Amino acid sequence: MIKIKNLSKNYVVKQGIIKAIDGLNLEIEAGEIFGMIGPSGAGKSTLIRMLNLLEQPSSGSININGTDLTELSSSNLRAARQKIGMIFQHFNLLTSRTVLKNVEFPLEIAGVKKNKRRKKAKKLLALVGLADRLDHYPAQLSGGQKQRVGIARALANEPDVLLSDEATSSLDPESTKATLELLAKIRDEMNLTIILITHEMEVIKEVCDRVGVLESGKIIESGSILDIFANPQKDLTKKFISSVIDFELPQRIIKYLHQKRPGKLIRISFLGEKTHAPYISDLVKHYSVDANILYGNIDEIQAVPFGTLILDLEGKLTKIEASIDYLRSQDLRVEVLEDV
Ligand SMILES: Nc1ncnc2c1ncn2[C@@H]1O[C@H](COP(=O)(O)OP(=O)(O)OP(=O)(O)O)[C@@H](O)[C@H]1O
Repeated sequence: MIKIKNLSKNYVVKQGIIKAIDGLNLEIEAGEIFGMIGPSGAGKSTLIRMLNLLEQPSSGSININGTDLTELSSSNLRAARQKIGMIFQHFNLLTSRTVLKNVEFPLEIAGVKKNKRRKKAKKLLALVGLADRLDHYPAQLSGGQKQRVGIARALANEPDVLLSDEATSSLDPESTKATLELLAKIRDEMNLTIILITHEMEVIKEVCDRVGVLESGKIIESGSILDIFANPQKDLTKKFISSVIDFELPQRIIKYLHQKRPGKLIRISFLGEKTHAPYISDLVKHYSVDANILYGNIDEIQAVPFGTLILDLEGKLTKIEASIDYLRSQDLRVEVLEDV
């Protein structure tokens, strides 16, 4: 388990002090894939560099499996760092070494004997699907393959934690998907805890269990992927979500809202099995309310259906209100859009 308490990082510059990370608290369970998303300058890189103490915090603590990294002597910190793997946006492979020798590198540093490290590196390269590329050089590989070498190298010392710093940001969508699938597979097989930093919500949606939204060095919102997608609170979170699913109201509907008309316009968000239930026919049958579907979409978040429906409800106001209460009683999220 990772426990981050009151973590801050200040950079002193000519113009004053930049609070890159500002009193951040976070707990991440073992075996979890935690995504941290934020705009440029939010503090993502600073945070991830502090998690293995490549960057010294100004204050606060980082506790991994019971050990506070900020209190370790430099030799103990070196040992602790071996249990924290890291992968990077630009892969950071050694260009003059073969794929096999790149993966052997951290084992060499850890003093592992040649036969043993060779065997281990081959096993890891088989795990990431590169058993046939051992003698290739990084320049002979695609971006996705380079990142797989990076992942194999990061796993060499059998880490408990894997830090991913924008690891898919330089990859095309197909390689991104394959890399994320690989991360999920190694998490399952090795019970790794993965902290994944990104500015792309698609990445979070694809693979993370939970997400934290970072803005100006603070986590402004966090929760399970399904909760955050179904019920985002902050504007920044909504903005990230709308980059992957239709979250904002279409212009056509905003115009419609400005026209005077009877009835109420509502937005229903569905999650999981609820997408299959016959709620609309219930409104018509039991509440004598007409439901005109103006807009709808169904997406999937990690194989769970997630949908939005915008309905124009017409009928007696008391009946409309009762029908909204009914929908809410079914654990659906219902927003009345009248004042949008
Ligand atoms: N070494 C440094 N010296 C001074 N200021 C820094 C330093 N590193 C980062 N900063 C500042 O700290 C803030 C957070 O930067 P950081 O690189 O962590 O953000 P980020 O979320 O990773 O951004 P990006 O997505 O653009 O990489 C920014 O205002 C940045 O200018």
